Amino acid sequence: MPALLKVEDLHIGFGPLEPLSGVDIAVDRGRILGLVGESGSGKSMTAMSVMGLLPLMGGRIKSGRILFDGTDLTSIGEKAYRNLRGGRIALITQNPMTSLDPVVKVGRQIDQVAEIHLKLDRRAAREKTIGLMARMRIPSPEMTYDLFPHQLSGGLRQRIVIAMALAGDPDLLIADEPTTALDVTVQAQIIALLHELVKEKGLGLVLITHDMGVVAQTCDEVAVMYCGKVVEYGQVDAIFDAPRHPYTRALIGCIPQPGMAQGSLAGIPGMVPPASAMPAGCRFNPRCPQAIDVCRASSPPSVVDAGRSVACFLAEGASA
Ligand SMILES: Nc1ncnc2c1ncn2[C@@H]1O[C@H](COP(=O)(O)OP(=O)(O)OP(=O)(O)O)[C@@H](O)[C@H]1O
Repeated sequence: MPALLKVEDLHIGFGPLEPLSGVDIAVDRGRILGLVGESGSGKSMTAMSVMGLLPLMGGRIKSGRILFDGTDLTSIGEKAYRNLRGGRIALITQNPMTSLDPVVKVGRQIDQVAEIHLKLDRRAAREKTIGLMARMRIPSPEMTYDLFPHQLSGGLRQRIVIAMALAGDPDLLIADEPTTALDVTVQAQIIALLHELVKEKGLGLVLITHDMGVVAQTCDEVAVMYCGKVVEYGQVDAIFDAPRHPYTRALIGCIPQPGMAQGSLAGIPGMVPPASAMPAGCRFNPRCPQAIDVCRASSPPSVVDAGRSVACFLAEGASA
């Protein structure tokens, strides 16, 4: 069976800019891939690419492949994409209000996904919706079905959005910072629920997050992104036990603490540069405490070894 999702050497363009320059990730059924990195590292662009939404934003795929269950999505066209989106591939975004229609009852919004993608009639769709709402541990599903989004708390709205994502019986879920807007207790509940759903239904999940703590607790594999590239990839346990890239080490070293500014890396000064000002050589070199001459001169290749990969001249096993 082919991998559920395999992105190979993906390069995308926005005019002359290249916000993704060589992204390789894979996720399988029943597995959770964490996509992690600071703001601007290319996590959302990777999600938009897989969802086929780049053209809407003014971007395009320059090269590489996005294999979904063996089919290369970079060449399927918008019509085929419309069937996949919300059906076999579903996206959960950070702010539930962008996914919900404020003037339609939440239950109907879930129904509509099942009606469109599974061709269920209204009655069967309602039954599925109530079941999904109960599965999402939404209290009194029959009553909540008739409410409008503004009548629900943020946490309940996000559960409705996840139920909507599940209503088309997806194989792959992409969750882009699904809990950032919620308070910490609710965040933990939603992440635990996503984890349960993946393991129970055998879905693949790409979980985009800033938070290495969430990755450690929830994910099976992790792809660490910096400046539009995956700098380290592999199984979570192996990477947390022995991170090979200095950027991964920095991220693990600053698992967010209460009160810390979002997006800042304790101990590593500076910010992710914009796509218009990429440094020469390794893109992390201006912030890397260990950079040597070769890091400023050339871009490190990704070295694959026993199921993990790292792009750093200084990593064990890598050569200049
Ligand atoms: N609409 C756009 N047009 C052109 N470039 C963009 C656009 N949106 C983002 N970018 C650029 O693409 C790069 C990657 O951004 P992206 O939003 O994917 O990062 P991210 O890791 O998801 O960050 P965040 O955690 O803030 O969502 C950045 O250099 C950003 O400036």
